[in-house]
Amino acid sequence: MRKIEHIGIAVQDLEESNALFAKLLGKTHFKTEIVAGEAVETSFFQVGETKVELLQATKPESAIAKYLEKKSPGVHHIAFDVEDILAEVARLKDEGFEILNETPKEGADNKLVVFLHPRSTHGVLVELCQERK
Ligand SMILES: CC[C@@H](C(=O)O)C(=O)SCCNC(=O)CCNC(=O)[C@H](O)C(C)(C)COP(=O)(O)OP(=O)(O)OC[C@H]1O[C@@H](n2cnc3c(N)ncnc32)[C@H](O)[C@@H]1OP(=O)(O)O
Ligand SMILES: [Co+2]
Repeated sequence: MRKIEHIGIAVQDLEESNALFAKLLGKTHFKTEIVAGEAVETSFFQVGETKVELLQATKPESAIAKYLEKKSPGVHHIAFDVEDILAEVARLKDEGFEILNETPKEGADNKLVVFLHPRSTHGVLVELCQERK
């Protein structure tokens, strides 16, 4: 794992959260994107080498909507940048981590992504991200 690619934050209202994080970070988001497969709309802020990813659900069955049914808005996952996502999945599986999707799926910002179940990572939802070639 090379660096923290982004920190994912679950929000109820993307527009309101964009304004709040713009004030907090002193800059505006550089893009928004709908990721239909995850039923989310995202926005990204660059912070040094890493990013803040705000996530609003677009459907009730979205993982973000389900999360916000039980918990308050806040940090939802940590995403690590990896060079070879399949090699990293094989390594982490061997180490006993629970992989949620062994086949990488389409993420935001031109990435392939894999998630690890938080019950195997001391309660932290972990995302692996590889730049799409
Ligand atoms: C924009 C695309 C992409 C990117 O490119 O960056 C994204 O970031 S998409 C982000 C949204 N997508 C996902 O989160 C996909 C992966 N998540 C899942 O598959 C599910 O959310 C889950 C983690 C398997 C949980 O789903 P489910 O089992 O249906 O929910 P429960 O409410 O029953 O929770 C079970 C258990 O897990 C705990 N939990 C749930 N979410 C989180 C979380 N984000 N962080 C920590 N813990 C989490 C939940 O509290 C339950 O725990 P117990 O009560 O102790 O059983
Ligand atoms: Co993410």
